[in-house]
Amino acid sequence: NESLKYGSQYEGKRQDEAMQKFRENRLGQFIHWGLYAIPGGKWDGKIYPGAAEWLQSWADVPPEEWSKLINQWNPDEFDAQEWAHMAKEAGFKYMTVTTKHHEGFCLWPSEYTDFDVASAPNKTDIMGELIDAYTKVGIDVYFYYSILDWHHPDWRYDIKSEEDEQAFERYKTYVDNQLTELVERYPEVKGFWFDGTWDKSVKKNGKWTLEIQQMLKSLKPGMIVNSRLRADDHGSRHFDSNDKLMGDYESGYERRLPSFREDTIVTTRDWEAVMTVPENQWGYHQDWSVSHVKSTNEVLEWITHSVAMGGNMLVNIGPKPDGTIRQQEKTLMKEIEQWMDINGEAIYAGDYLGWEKQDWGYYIADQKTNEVYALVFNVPVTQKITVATPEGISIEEAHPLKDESESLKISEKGPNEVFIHLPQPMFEAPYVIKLKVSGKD
Ligand SMILES: C[C@@H]1N[C@@H](C#Cc2ccccc2)[C@H](O)[C@@H]1O
Repeated sequence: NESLKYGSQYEGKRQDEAMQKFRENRLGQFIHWGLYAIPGGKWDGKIYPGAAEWLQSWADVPPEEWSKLINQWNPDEFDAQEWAHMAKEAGFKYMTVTTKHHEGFCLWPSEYTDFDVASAPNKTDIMGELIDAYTKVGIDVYFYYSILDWHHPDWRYDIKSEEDEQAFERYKTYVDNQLTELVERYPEVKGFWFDGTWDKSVKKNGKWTLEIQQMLKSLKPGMIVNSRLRADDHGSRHFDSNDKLMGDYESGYERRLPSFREDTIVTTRDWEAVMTVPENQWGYHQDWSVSHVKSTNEVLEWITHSVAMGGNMLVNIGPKPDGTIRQQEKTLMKEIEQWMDINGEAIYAGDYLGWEKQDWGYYIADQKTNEVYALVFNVPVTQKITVATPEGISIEEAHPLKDESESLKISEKGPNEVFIHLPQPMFEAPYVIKLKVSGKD
């Protein structure tokens, strides 16, 4: 290992209360909202199938033209309490919302730019309304902030001249000022989800990324910062040049999940996956027929897979320009609510169990109660699932969370292997079984 100045600052999982709460939350809501919701994936009469929040890039719109969208920012139907209520009912324990996406538009009145809500027809402080409404219903709030900024004149993709150097120094000051402003204006914020850090300009400024991390923690002890912010002395991202995780949790899983076969290393650290409901739409896109849209059961499997590997999951919504939530997302949240009302105890504070992965689904162990759950997604035609336990551990009872007074039949299959017989008729939603285990520490 070489000595690094701007690499990982500590090893292992943070054990303080703030991080433990992050770890127990497990299920969160991601919100992508900004000027990009106004065109909703369509520019000059053409629908672009790519991510709607990247339309400025796909349609190659000059910044000065894109910026005119500010004159149409008027979310007159926006109701933060309604969003917070829906999120609470759905069972989300935390929420991460875009303060500023790559377009550079700020959803709070910033002292450091006119490209913000204060300069739009509707001057509502979106960040203030949301953090108040979500905090009031007991949902922790995190801020997404894009370092990449297509609007700011001092942003640079790379530093190749003295002029670039000077401009990026001004940009770094702008970002430092905005981040300080966000924490001072909204002190209940629990952490930051940084994005847009893949360009050479950031990779050449590993020291700055560490300074941001340190500044946020000095402004608010316990602040949580994702690995995506970070670059080290040599421009290595997420993991430093000694392969040590930077930031407080790994945030590399965007629209993909670690594999149970190859990636169990993730179970040794805190991590979070983030996921779109369509194939690749974070911001509002007016035409979801451009790609596959995940069913509620697919979303529930993404959530379960993450928790079963000791991670968190953010499920994204992209509100409409008027401030309402599209029907597909409202239906999804309602169906997540219906499932979480019965099965949430297997998800909250859930963690990796480490038993042999089975094709029928996932095991989750509760970090606090040590309860063990089997979550069945792939219905076996044999109408029973195999549970193979480590030496010295056996399954005493199996009760469906749908009705814990019911006991499922258990029969011997072989040494340290039993069958658990599933009910008839089979089920349409993921079926969760609470296992009574003996011999477990
Ligand atoms: C959380 C997600 N990260 C952003 C991105 C991206 C991206 C950038 C380059 C190549 C592939 C994906 C998306 O716009 C969304 O905010």
